[in-house]
Amino acid sequence: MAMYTPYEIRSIFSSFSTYVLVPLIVAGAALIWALWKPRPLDTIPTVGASGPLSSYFSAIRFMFQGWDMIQEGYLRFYDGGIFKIPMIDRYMVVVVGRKLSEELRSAPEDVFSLDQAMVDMLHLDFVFGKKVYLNPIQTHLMKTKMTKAIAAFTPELYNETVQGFEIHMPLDDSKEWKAVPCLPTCSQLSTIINNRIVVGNPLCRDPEYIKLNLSFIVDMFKCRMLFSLFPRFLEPLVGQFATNIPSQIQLGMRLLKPVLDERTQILEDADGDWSALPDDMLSWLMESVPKDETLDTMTRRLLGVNVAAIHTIAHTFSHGIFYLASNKELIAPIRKEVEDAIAEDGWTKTAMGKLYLLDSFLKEVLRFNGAQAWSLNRIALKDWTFSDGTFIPKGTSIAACATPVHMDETVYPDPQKFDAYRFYRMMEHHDSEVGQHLLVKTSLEYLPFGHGTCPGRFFAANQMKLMIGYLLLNYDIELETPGVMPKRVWFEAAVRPNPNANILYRKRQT
Ligand code: HEM
Repeated sequence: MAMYTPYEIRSIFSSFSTYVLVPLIVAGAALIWALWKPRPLDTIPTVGASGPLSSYFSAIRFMFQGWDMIQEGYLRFYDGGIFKIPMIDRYMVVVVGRKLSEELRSAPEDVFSLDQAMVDMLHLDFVFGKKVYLNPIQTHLMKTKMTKAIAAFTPELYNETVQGFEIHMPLDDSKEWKAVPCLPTCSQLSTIINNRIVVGNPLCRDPEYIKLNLSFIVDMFKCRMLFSLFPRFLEPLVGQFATNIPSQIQLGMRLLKPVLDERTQILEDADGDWSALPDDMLSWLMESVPKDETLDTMTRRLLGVNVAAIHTIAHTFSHGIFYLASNKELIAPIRKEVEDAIAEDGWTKTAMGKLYLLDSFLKEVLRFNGAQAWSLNRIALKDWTFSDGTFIPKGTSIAACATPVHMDETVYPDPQKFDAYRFYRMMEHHDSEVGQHLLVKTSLEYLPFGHGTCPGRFFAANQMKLMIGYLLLNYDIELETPGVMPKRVWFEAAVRPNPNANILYRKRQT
């Protein structure tokens, strides 16, 4: 072992202290300052801890007890107020009370932006790229062409519903129950039917295309979790090499190319007459996108439409099946309502518009199980001060309580009771105001679709009625364990039906 004289030791230490210790002390001080320095959100009370390290423990708690934490904040600020919840990559500021929620909702898009909130939360800059998210033509087309096309499309959507059920829940004459995994089956059905209006037949039935659309949102979610561990500037690198997004886009391009080529040829043969093309989202996009649009960006737009549409519908449908199987007394009256309506109008939008009990049932399903316990997710593009004096700095993520409002007894009497007739009774008693109580009607007391913001809710309502109507007219359903409704699953603020639960079915017996 080398021996040093006291002089040598001193000299090593002194050079160490000069060149290493001083920068270490400075770095340590900078770290402490960075972690403990006052931040603009400090004045907003926290549910959970807000310390530089303890907030991460609360963020982990939020992953598994998100609902409890949001409900805790709602009760603490019941008379109106604002709290924050730590998440792994940010604080979410949450608004409670009608007055403040209305201020959030009605603030202009250049103050609280929904689009930017989605870009920021879902990393759409990486997933969809600037060209797509800065010019979301597909969202505009949903608001305009898609909603208008529902009536013309409903018979086609019905055909696709029949096809989908035949593949995923095939019937025979046996009285024996057969089991299918409920949520995965609903997801398959939702993807097939929704894509009838997005890319048309045959791509909407292509198993590879269906699988891509179903796994894409899972990859987006993994991407979000992964990105939360890295600084923003590393996202393109991490995303390129550590996520499935690039390979999924490649797959989407491969599947879409033959369809696009075929349509381009049809258009050429028809001398540029757009009416020669099938009437669906793909054709509307071809007509509307800028000239320099590529197969890559087109693929991303279509995946984007599916991300918004198929899981929200599949989840609601799956929750709905569990409620029907748990409340069998609802089946006969809903069946009768559907039978009466289609006897008059066939499987049309007009008939779906007459299904008031089914509408009320679906509305109640979403009162309990809106996709998230909060709604009106926004990001502040400017500093803003609420009327109660709470200052929100630019860049803050913010939302309003939703499920706690849906479960508030001053808003909905007996809120814990699943009452399929809740909204139906309101329609009956206020005949002239039926429209006010329909599923698609949003308000600060009913926020599963935001407040007027979801452009797909009209399509979703129509499609879910087709799916449940067809199911009830042709099938009997049963819970796997009679009387035991499968437990739904919370993650952060999001709720979804139990992904592992089966549903039993057989050909309708009565
Ligand atoms: C049960 C079904 C559905 C539910 C529960 C649902 C829920 C929501 C919610 C909560 C928002 C955010 C609103 C806000 O924060 O203000 C939203 C936005 C959106 N939804 Fe839906 N949605 C459903 C179906 C659909 C469908 C079928 C489509 C498309 C066909 C769609 C397209 C969109 C789009 C594009 C946005 C963003 C709007 C924008 O950027 O302006 N949704 N939806």
